[in-house]
Amino acid sequence: MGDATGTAHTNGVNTKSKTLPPFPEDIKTAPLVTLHLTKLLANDADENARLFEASKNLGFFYLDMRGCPEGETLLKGKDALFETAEEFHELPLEEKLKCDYASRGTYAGYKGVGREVIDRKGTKDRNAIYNMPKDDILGINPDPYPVPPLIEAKHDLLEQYTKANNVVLQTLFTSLNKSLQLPQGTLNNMHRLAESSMCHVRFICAPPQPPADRGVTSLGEHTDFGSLTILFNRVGGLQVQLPGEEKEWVYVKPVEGCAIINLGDAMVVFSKGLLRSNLHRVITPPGEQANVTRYSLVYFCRPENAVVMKALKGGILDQLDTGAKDDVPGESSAEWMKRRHLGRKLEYFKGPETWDNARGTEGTRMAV
Ligand SMILES: O=C(O)CCC(=O)C(=O)O
Ligand SMILES: [Fe+2]
Repeated sequence: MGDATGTAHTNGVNTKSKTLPPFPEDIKTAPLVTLHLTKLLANDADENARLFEASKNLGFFYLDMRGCPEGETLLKGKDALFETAEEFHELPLEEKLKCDYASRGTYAGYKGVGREVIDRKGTKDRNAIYNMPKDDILGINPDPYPVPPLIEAKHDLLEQYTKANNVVLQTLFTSLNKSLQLPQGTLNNMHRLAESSMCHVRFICAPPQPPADRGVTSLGEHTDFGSLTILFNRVGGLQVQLPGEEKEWVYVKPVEGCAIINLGDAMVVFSKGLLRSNLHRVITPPGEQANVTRYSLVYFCRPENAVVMKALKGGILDQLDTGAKDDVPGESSAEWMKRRHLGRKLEYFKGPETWDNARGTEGTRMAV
């Protein structure tokens, strides 16, 4: 038992220091389709159509990164950053607390276990997070947040990883733009790498919970705040709520070579609810995986700060009548992200009203 070091688990994922126990075979998992980056890069018509369907139906899919240099670069960066994530989270708490910037009203930096709430009642989370803004990594922020030496030493890796994610993201935006029949470049031009935005890399670390707390939620149900999320998992724990009356929660199985990609609030707002941003959460990893510390690596893509969060015009969206007024000013992307990030931080949470005010598109399905 314990941390499962050595070769006992032949099906598990190998990490630098250990082999993680395998994801159990006998549990229900979410029916994510697998798309291929190689095909999307080649502008394959069937693959574009499959991406559009996946984005409307569940809003979650696997993207197989293998078989093309763009994807292989991302996978290499991912492996290296999992090691960095482990090294960072293994630092003494006082080192990590030096980069807790919550009191400055930012999502950037370290958040210790229990420093965010996961529901309206104010239940505390069970994971630690380190967020690195894209603008800081690329030197666009004139006043970047200080980082520990360990992270400073990985600057080039973080920069390459950010750029590798951007290649994938732009490919997805190009494909979705085509399917929505929007004027060429509409979505891409709202997500330019060199413009200020709240895109960021995140290292998540969820320690194993005491036996009495197995099954507990470590990251509460939410929709992602931005446009697209590129997530890598090595063990289970992530769950999505299946669309339908039963509101059933099922695990997402990590798949070798594939990222888990999901759409966030911005895509729902832009598309009048045609595209789906699905509820998800993280609970105790299944089976023996409950005994290990769970790390995950996320790249969150958000619209540029100045973009207004409202429905786009053009293409097939013009045929969708939601009855919504289109002269509503709409929050800027920067305001939307800040409101959603801060509303769950312990420093700002004052009760159920704070939670409600920090909501995004959860539960909305505007176009259908
Ligand atoms: O750790 C995971 O698998 C998912 C994390 C997540 O949903 C988030 O950080 O928004
Ligand atoms: Fe999420």
